[in-house]
Amino acid sequence: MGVDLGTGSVKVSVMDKEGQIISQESASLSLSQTQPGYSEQNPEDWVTATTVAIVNLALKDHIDLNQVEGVSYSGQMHGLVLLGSDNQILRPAILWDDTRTTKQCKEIMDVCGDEFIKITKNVPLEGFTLPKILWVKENEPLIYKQAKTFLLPKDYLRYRMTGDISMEYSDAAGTVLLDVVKKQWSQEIGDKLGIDMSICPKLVNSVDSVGTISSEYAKYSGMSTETKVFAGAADNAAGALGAGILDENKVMISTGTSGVVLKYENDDQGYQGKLHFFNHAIPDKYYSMGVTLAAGHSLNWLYETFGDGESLSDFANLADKSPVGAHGLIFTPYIVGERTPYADSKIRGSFIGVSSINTKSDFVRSVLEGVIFSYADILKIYHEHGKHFDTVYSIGGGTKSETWLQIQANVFNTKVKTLENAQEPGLGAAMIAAVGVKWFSSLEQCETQFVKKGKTYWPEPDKVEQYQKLYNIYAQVYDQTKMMNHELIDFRNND
Ligand SMILES: Nc1ncnc2c1ncn2[C@@H]1O[C@H](COP(=O)(O)OP(=O)(O)O)[C@@H](O)[C@H]1O
Ligand SMILES: O=C(CO)[C@@H](O)[C@H](O)COP(=O)(O)O
Repeated sequence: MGVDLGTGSVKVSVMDKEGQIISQESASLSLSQTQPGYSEQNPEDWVTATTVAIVNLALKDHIDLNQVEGVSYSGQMHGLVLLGSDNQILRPAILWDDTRTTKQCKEIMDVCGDEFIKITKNVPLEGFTLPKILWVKENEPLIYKQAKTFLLPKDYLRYRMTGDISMEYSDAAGTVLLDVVKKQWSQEIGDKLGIDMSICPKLVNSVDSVGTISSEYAKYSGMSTETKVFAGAADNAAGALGAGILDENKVMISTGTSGVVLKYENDDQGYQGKLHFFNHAIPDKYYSMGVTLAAGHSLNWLYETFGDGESLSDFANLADKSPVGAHGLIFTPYIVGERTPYADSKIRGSFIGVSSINTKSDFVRSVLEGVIFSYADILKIYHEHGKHFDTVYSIGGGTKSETWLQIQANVFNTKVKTLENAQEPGLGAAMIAAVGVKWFSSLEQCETQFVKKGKTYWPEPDKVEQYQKLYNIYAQVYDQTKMMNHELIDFRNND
């Protein structure tokens, strides 16, 4: 069983030894965004939603939960879950897309300097966990004082299913409190920032066994106490496993709530903070990535704001009624701030070129195109570092739109492949469980059995040329709108 704890939903997949999906169920999650820049979820909602999906596997799909040999996890990264002395939740989880910590990020660099990048292989960004810990320390000192430990989202969920408190490396790296190469918590950073390092949980590998389903959770969910539980991975590391990104020539693009451009890395060189650089689920391997904060979230926002009762699929398909360039409309997807390549929590999105000829279809198309242009910005960083690849593997909920996939091929001028299973992070999680229960001797061996390639989208030369022109215009929008957006902050905060 693979449990993928996303931001918008939890998806649970059950696989057999041949890598066939026997059944999948999901349950939705909602976000609490009470102020601009804030994004929180109640950790217990993750447990409830996961349990609803698992119970539906049994009741609706007639899965015999006693036959589940092993379970593992994929989880939205970076979210801070603070637990008190009885492992009770002290406050709502502060999520990866919460950008309230700009001040703390600056403090970290002021205090730690370049040594921070050497140790963590990253620069501190608002979404990462360490700045969130410092925010709580500064703004909610009474809560910070009560904190006995902190966890990341899927580690909290796993704790509630097993009783085990631990964190695995691919997610721990995203706290930016980990010495990525030494694979240990950085006492040096903790000391410099005045963090009591006893709040850091024990570290484990993705495929390590952390116990079995607890009797309490077995009673609650119908699962068996015989089912073995394995640590799991960050959703992007798990997605990379599920998409077969196990060598340096492949790039993965995930369009979920966020958008991620990810590359497998053999060595620990990193990108000096220009891209994120984390431990992979495969021991002693790494992956780099850049993040568009609002990818699927941009489409969802447009749909929720301007949709007219049609389904999300029908709404996305309106893009087909608009030509390349959406009748001169360009969208930048910075609607909750941005991470890569512009680490800027104050920037916001734009529609450039709005005209009285524009229709709803143009707006939908420009949102789809703008998200892909933001991925092209990240791919540019790889090209600047001399990294080459000939195929992009596309995953996540956004792959439900064929138009969105074809736009990727045309903007990147590279072939784009999908995979047969549309839920790669969940597949990656199931692969970890399959290796954990010893169906396979390694994740690489499991990949040959579990990962099944889907359709290929080829670049269309006439459209490639048009998109290059449009991208050159898109690439100017950030610099030209930055000051205006920063000046609009006070109005944004008005009720
Ligand atoms: N038919 C569709 N066409 C295009 N995008 C879609 C469609 N259905 C869902 N999506 C996008 O997929 C995203 C969810 O993808 P998913 O990988 O499940 O994300 P998460 O892991 O963040 O919950 C949504 O934000 C939505 O915009
Ligand atoms: O912050 C990041 C990665 O650094 C996000 O990619 C989260 O991991 C959440 O992802 P989705 O819910 O979009 O899958």
